Amino acid sequence: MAHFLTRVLKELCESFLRVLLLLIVVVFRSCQVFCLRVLRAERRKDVSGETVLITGASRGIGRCLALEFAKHGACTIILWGRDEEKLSSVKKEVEEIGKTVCHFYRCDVGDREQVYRTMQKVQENVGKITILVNNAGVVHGGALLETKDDNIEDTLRVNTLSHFWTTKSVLPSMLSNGRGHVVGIASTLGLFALPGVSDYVTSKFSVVGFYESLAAELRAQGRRDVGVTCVCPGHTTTDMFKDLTTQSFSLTPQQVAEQTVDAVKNNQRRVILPRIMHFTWILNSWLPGSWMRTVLYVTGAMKDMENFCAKR
Ligand SMILES: NC(=O)C1=CN([C@@H]2O[C@H](COP(=O)(O)OP(=O)(O)OC[C@H]3O[C@@H](n4cnc5c(N)ncnc54)[C@H](OP(=O)(O)O)[C@@H]3O)[C@@H](O)[C@H]2O)C=CC1
Ligand SMILES: CC1=C(/C=C/C(C)=C/C=C/C(C)=C/C=O)C(C)(C)CCC1
Repeated sequence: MAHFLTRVLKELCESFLRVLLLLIVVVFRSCQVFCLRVLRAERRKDVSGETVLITGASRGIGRCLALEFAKHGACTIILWGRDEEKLSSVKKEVEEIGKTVCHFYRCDVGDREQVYRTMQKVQENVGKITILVNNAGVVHGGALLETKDDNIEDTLRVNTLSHFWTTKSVLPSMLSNGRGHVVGIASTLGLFALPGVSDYVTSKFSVVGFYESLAAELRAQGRRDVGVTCVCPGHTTTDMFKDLTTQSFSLTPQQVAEQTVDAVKNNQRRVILPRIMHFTWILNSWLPGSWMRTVLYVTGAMKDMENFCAKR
């Protein structure tokens, strides 16, 4: 009994100290972000002369990203996807906005050779890419033991490996021109897990790791001329998670697109949306696992994902 009480007391003290430290970090970080915003206001990147390639641009967040870059005056936009009819209609929408020239290419980003071939074609026909947005993604869903091996491989190929192939194709020209930006659309499920989508969660944790590594490599080489942004949105109202019952704190694809373009202009390293999700990340990485589990049960998030998987 005494042993148990000592353990509980120790855990409580530890949690209290962590929360205290956390508050200090939050205050310090807020001041830092405020100062950086003020300083960066002068140095916001102008995207008007840029050639932007967006994967998964036939619908959802990718489509909104294309329209948002066009609104900000991007000079050329290249759309990638597999559904040519939808890509062609997004191309029309983009060109209606103004002066942006838009092209689309059919490419399955889960196929490495196709990515390399299509990227070569794009660079020969259109020119060098200055902003790459890795957005394409899939979700299959299901408990680990019920998930088909093929689906697991597909998720990792489309959601994670594709970022390697596209980035390896455009980085050399970005480095030699001394100008470029690589953006990855990850997810809050790259910061904490919900049950029933282990392949998706794994792919998104890996994507977050990929952008951390890319930024670290570029920093180590002293290359501040090539920016890196990793965006972690929470549930967004597109086709992908339409069976998820939760609508609390859901984002629209338009909001994700606006925040992403803003982050590119500010050269922001990581974006977590909506802002409340910063707390889930802090909870998950700083406090004992039971805290996060409690939040998930209390908010009903755990049940939402179970319902989503049951419908698939
Ligand atoms: N919806 C959400 O709640 C959230 C989504 N995200 C992430 O945002 C990104 C966009 O998702 P969202 O817009 O919601 O999803 P949608 O399902 O609406 O769109 C997915 C896009 O990816 C493309 N795509 C899928 N597989 C491939 C493939 N093999 N090759 C090429 N393109 C492919 C699709 O194009 P086509 O069918 O033409 O091939 C489509 O344009 C994804 O990475 C997703 O993981 C992140 C957080 C939350
Ligand atoms: C954890 C958590 C929540 C739910 C989060 C959910 C349900 C996220 C879903 C993300 C998805 C589907 C990402 C796709 O890539 C709430 C209720 C906002 C409250 C705060 C804690």
